[in-house]
Amino acid sequence: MTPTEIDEVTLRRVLDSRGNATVEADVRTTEGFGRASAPSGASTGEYEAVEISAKRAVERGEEAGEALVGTDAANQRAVDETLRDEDGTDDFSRIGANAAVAISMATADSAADALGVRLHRHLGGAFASSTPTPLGNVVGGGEHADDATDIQEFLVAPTGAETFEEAVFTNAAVHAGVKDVLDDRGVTAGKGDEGAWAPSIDDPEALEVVAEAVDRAADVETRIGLDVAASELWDDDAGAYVYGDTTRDTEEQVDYVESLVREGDLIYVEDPLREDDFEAFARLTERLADTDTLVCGDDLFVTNVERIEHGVAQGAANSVLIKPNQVGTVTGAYEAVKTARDAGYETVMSHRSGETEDATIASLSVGFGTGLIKTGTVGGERTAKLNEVIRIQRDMER
Ligand SMILES: C=C(OP(=O)(O)O)C(=O)O
Ligand SMILES: [Mg+2]
Repeated sequence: MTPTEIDEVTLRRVLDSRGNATVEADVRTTEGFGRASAPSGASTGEYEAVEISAKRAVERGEEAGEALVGTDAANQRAVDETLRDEDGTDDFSRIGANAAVAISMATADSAADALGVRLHRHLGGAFASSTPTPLGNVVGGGEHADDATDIQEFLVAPTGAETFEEAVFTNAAVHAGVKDVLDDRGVTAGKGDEGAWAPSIDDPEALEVVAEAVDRAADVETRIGLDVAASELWDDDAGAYVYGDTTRDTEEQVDYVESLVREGDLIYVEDPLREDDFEAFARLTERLADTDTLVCGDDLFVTNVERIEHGVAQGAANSVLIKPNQVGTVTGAYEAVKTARDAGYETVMSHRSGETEDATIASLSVGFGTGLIKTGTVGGERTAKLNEVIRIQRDMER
């Protein structure tokens, strides 16, 4: 009997940060215990693996978990293949990507526990040694807040920080700085789903506010980024991106995003175009080839190897967002990172707008060596991940 042999897989419904039900999995091995829960998106990509109701995911996930009893939790590929076989579809629509990702991540956690190593070491090995740059959203709207900006996320990345810890505290200071700038302008704001301020202002003013907050509050070089989440702005009938009263056709959208990047010296722009438009993605990427801007695909790639390969072949984007629940397994997330990296694309590990206190993506980011992690700035379900990377960083320094 090995210490990592799986004895039992149990699932339950728990709350996520929006107050919705999500799935938590426990995996018990001969000598280990692991737990993980599934996040949930609001601006989900059309080609993501499918989330089903938490109640059904618990039932079907537990049935699938029975097939894992007796297998080796340290053999992540075999575990994830069994989950795929038990599901029997190509998008996890039977057992649910929510059940699959919770079981897959809890299995990795249980193996690490049984082996007596930290999760990032179990996944990344002895040479996993770098921590990511945190991309934190400080203003947001779109699908994450009503009556706020059209662009979904205004992010900051402390590119001049020497440590992850310094970067995280810089992002938090800028988040507080945004509130000060809004107060000075007499603008009130609540918070959106991910803890970013959600003022009722337009996108150009939001960029101005964030730039002013960076000037005031950041002690190290801090650059601005955006998640346009453009599929949510696209209107099929209009054949254009709709921003309130303004519409932009695809060429105008490429011009607009290019101007935002150049005027704001942006370090990052995610989903600047809709999820099917690889060609326009490639045009924008080419137009920005003289900058250091990361053009990132989220809904475009959905953490899917075939879609990443298709994008790489066309020169669409130069970085890939990695959301484990978009693909449903730890192995799938790893393969997406590997495919991106082999093509010279940067990788960004990411939370979802609906989250729990689960911090697994912190360990996946360090273990897989993603250059960035996008997981918010404040709020317990966001700081759970940030604080875990701080702990990992401090352990590495010992
Ligand atoms: C985190 C995001 O939002 P959601 O989880 O709603 O897809 C995103 O679009 O990058
Ligand atoms: Mg996105």
